[in-house]
Amino acid sequence: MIEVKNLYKSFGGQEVLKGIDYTFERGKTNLIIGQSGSGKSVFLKCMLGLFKPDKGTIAYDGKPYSSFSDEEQRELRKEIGMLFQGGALFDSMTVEENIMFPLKMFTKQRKSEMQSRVREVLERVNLEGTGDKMPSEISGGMQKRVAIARAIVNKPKYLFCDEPNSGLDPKTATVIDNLIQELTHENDITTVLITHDMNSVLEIGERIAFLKDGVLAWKGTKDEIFKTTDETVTDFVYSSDLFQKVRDAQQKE
Ligand SMILES: Nc1ncnc2c1ncn2[C@@H]1O[C@H](COP(=O)(O)OP(=O)(O)OP(=O)(O)O)[C@@H](O)[C@H]1O
Repeated sequence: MIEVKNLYKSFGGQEVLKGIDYTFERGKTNLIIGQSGSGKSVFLKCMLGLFKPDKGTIAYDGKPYSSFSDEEQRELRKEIGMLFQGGALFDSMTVEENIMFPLKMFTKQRKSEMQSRVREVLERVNLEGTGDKMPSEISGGMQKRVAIARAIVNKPKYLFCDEPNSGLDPKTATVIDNLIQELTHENDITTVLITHDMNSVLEIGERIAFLKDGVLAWKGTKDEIFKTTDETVTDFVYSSDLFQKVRDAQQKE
């Protein structure tokens, strides 16, 4: 669980986050949605410790980040898995080396132990036998699954995903969404996922935070988002054809 209280962040006089209060729940896929420039990435970077908030607290399973010692900050970094936009695999490394990277960085495991863990996660993302391949030799969807395997190889408590579906066809995007959700449930991870993809909201929006101009304008679940009459939310979500179609179909039922 990640609890955010009264979070503020500005850049040179431009207030980007304006007093956000929100709790990201453990064992759930927590989505952040909102227009371009609403502050989603800045919010994520504050939780990753890449930006220091101007005001407010972020607590990881009950412990505020501001009270962490240097050692505790290092420990927290080990507990975070990150799935970057575009996958961001190292092109010059094999699939196995890519996935092993966090293990080498954060653990003192023997090579055989690391290889066995890599095989385990490769199997979990249905990519057994691809360890020796280079990223350029596999499809975009497979690269995403390698990136997911790398993000979970260290058994993270917290998983941050920045638009994990960008650049994927709808079917592959759904496979990736479902995989992230399954891993979240199986391992009781607090997953925070930024998305522009309304299909993802429908598929895995167990908890949704809607940001507007740096303010938390609405929160709820994928079922609630169809029922809300809050115009700030409806203006945003019904600009998506997919949402309109689903709502029209529901109204006909
Ligand atoms: N390092 C930075 N320095 C100055 N301003 C920044 C910095 N990072 C973000 N901003 C500003 O903060 C605002 C919010 O940006 P942010 O990237 O969080 O939006 P976003 O909701 O993630 O948008 P998108 O959906 O397009 O990725 C923007 O006006 C942006 O210019």
